[in-house]
Amino acid sequence: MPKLADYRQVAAGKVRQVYEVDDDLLLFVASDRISAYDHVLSTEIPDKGRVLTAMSVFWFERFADLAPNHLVAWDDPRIPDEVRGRALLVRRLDMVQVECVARGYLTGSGMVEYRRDGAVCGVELPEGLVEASELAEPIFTPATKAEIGAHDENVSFEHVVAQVGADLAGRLRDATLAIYGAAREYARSRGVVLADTKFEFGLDRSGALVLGDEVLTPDSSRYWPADGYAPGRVQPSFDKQYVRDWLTSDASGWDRASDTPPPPLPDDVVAATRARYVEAYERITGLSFADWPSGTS
Ligand SMILES: CCOC(=O)Cn1cc(-c2ncnc(N)c2C#N)cn1
Repeated sequence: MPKLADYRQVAAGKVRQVYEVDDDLLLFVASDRISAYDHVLSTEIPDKGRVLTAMSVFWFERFADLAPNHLVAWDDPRIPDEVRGRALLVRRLDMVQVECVARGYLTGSGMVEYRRDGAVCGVELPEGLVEASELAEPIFTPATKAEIGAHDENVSFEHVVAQVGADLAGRLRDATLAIYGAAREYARSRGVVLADTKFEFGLDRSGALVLGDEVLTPDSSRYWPADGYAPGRVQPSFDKQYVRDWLTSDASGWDRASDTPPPPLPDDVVAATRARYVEAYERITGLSFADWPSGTS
């Protein structure tokens, strides 16, 4: 059994890393780290990496007919024991440098742009929309990937055409909206509003568009509880609300406006947050998280 140190790291995000296994295979690793208010917290959430990995596998398999994906294996002797259950063996792709975002609801940077322009990424929207309004149709709102710590920059579809050509831009948009549309409908039937999501695609040697990265997790998407959903206010995050509420409460002693790092999380907030990730997984998939692989270390 190989060790993680045997593999060269080729990419790192705030809470994820990508390692090289061989010419054709990469290891996509999700950590137990959690970020909030643009800070990666010093306290980890036990099993967060395994839950989000299990969620990606569920969605990859569910939508394999809608879009080919880069998943090769999640339980394989080439996956080191120390990351077993929170690492995916994936095939190497030529990644398209476009953050493919689909939005079914208006919030976050989309809401900021709408207030300024009445549009998001150049897509005109009707007047009178409010925070968390459901859009009549989901919209494709691409972004260019920012450096770690900075926000992605929303761009127009025309910008993507100029960057990758009209054919590929069209395929990115169509695939993004098709997968998001199917996922949000399914999630809604399980009591979760999938407000938006971000996909990354790559091209394989034959030029086929292949879904990469993690998919439809609470880190790549906004998960809201369906019960209690109401436009007109910021919706609670299904998974991160306990963390956000504690960090902004007097109890934490943290001042969000300062640039000081957030303090460690109390055990009860960690436990409640872990439970929310497990609940999201079990609600969406109908599977028991206890059955998902784990390392022995
Ligand atoms: C640490 C997180 O980094 C990223 O997700 C961005 N990234 C994607 C790749 C990649 N490169 C080739 N083939 C792939 N299948 C993938 C994937 N996924 C590298 N970095």
